[in-house]
Amino acid sequence: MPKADIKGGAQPFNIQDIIIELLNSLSAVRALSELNPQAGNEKELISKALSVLIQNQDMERCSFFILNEDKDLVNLTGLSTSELFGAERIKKKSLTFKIGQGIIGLAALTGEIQYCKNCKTDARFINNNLQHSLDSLPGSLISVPVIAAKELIGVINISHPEAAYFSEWHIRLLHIYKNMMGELITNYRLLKKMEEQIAVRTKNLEAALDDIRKLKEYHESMSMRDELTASYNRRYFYTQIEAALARAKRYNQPLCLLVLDLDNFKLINDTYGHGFGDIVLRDVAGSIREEIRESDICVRFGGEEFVIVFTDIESAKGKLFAERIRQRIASLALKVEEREVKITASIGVYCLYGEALEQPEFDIDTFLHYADQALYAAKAAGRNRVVFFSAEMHGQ
Ligand SMILES: Nc1nc2c(ncn2[C@@H]2O[C@H](COP(=O)(O)OP(=O)(O)OP(=O)(O)O)[C@@H](O)[C@H]2O)c(=O)[nH]1
Repeated sequence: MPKADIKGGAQPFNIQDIIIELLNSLSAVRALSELNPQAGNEKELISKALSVLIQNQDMERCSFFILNEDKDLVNLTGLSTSELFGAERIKKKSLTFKIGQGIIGLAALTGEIQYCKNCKTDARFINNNLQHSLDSLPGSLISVPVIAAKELIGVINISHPEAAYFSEWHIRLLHIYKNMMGELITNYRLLKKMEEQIAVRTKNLEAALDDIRKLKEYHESMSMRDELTASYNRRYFYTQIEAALARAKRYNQPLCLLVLDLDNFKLINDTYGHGFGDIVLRDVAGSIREEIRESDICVRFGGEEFVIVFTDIESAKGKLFAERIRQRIASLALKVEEREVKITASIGVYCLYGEALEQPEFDIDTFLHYADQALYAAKAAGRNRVVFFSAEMHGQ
């Protein structure tokens, strides 16, 4: 494309050329303003900005030298017109310049656009590829410092095989372009920084929410537990038993409820002290928990009384399991000052199964009442035993 020197230089004034140059420049500026700083990484963004420049201006090659942490200018990316139109990318040795070194370094040092009209003769130009012949050097080259908020970001390098190719027009466009590119890269970096900060804050927030959730669960579980024995408490029993009873009725699954009361516990307290009584309660609770399944319910109902619910169990096994718990408590090796102390428990059991499951009026109170009656029978029969509720106990 013929060039027009708007300063009225060597080339003849041609209004048509000026209009075309103007339109090309506006297109480049518009395309750059439309780039999305959120898309891709920084290198991709800069490559796109360079391709916008090459597409809209008759520049042969563009590259970008980014200022790294060591304050060196490192070749980040580059593009030529032929590559833009599909030619295979020519792999070039990645160059690095110090600030002040060569025409690129000079642009970085001064913050001013440097125009090298003839790279073969210009003393500012450094041929880093000394193994190449002079013929492989560009004719003319412009180095454009990209600065945003007074910070140098890097240098755009624009070259053409012809010497003295670029006009004042190009340089004016590059002044606008470098400012816009500075803004674009700064915005990209700010966005990334914000994204990183948001990610860190989101992670911290999630961790805090997780802690709160765990704390809430802990407090909820503590409010459902008895402090001394760590067994569930009455409150928990009532949150679970309704659902267990409804499930048993719905799926016709037997449900067994045990009321366990330690025998002569007052005597234990009176003889060995309340502290020892507490140890006994803790050991008993731990032993019961070891004897039952996760899905079963065991609560400390009051003083030395525990309620255990076996869900989904054959009714015949209710007595077996209750007997196992009784034996486990009777076998506890409790000691006070080397003296062995024996503890026993009486257990009343009521198993709801078969036709009884279909009685709509059967509720939790009835359930507890029947098991309690069986417990009284166990106590009355001499303690340390398991008694099943039977019809004769009705009304006692
Ligand atoms: N150490 C201790 N004792 C408790 C606790 N809660 C209730 N007790 C005691 O448990 C005893 C229960 O006594 P009673 O209701 O007379 O029953 P018992 O002595 O076990 O007699 P039977 O049930 O008839 O075999 C009382 O002395 C209460 O003070 C507790 O948390 N720790």
